[in-house]
Amino acid sequence: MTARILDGKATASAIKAELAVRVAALRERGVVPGLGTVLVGDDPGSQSYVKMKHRDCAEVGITSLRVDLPAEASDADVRSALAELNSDPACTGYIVQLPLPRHLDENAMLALIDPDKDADGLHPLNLGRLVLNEPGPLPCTPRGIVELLRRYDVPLAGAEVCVVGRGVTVGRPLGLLLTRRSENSTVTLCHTGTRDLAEHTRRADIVVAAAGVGGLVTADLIREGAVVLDVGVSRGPDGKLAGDVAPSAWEKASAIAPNPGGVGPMTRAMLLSNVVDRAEALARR
Ligand SMILES: Nc1nc2c(c(=O)[nH]1)N[C@@H](CN(C=O)c1ccc(C(=O)N[C@@H](CCC(=O)O)C(=O)O)cc1)CN2
Repeated sequence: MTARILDGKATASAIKAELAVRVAALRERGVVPGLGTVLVGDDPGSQSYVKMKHRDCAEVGITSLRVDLPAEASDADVRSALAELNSDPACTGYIVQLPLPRHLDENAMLALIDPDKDADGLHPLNLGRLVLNEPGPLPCTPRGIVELLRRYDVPLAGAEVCVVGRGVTVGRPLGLLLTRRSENSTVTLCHTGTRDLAEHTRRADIVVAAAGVGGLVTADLIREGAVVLDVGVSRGPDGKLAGDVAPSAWEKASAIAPNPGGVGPMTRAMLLSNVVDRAEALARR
């Protein structure tokens, strides 16, 4: 079977064009959306993601503010950067790029973001809103996955979805998002402690591989005709980046979101969407 490609890069480009129109309308009304990023340390992946996020902002007309701190930045240094962005009117939304260096408490830092400026939907109040099914910014990767599937008309209602990975940015919130009445999927959330992974993935219409374990999802884990999204990234012993889906799985899938070129660009497009949604809410006040 030749898998259809769920092209996240092209889809993100289309979304950015839609957002550019909305940003222009906001600017005409005197509201300038501004995205802030806080990057601590010199992890090459994080540096590259942050750079791409600012490039995206420029493409759609969102102002960007960049705060880069050294790897040895103290808890107080990060707190003070967050306090500045919380009070800066030019910043309508911001993110703390994850992961943070190990000496910093990620959850404590996310809780310091003004929930109204939480462009990643990772503040505990906004994650609580997701649990309670109340409106609020949604975590970017889960929102991007649902948007990509919708734009390719992949049916979600009644679908069996197996999510592999229980992280806070992808797996956990994705399960919540897909089980809302508006999506109506049935979700199985698997992780490194799952006894028989294949037993779960083989039942699924859609498999989301987000464990960060290179090549974890092989052909024997996939039901013929399933839709497969490769989300996880890890670095192999050879230093090369690898996705979670082994090349063999492509032969079984009816559609696949590749990595790179699938969910990653959608994550960035949904970050911009969260910023624009918030700026529009500000303009309505
Ligand atoms: N604060 C956050 N930190 C992290 C998040 C997040 O949503 N918020 N998610 C990931 C990383 N991530 C966003 O920051 C991210 C991952 C991948 C991409 C992307 O565009 N990938 C491209 C390849 C890019 C390349 O050439 O290297 C692709 O898949 O095609 C963007 C953002 C962890 N941290």
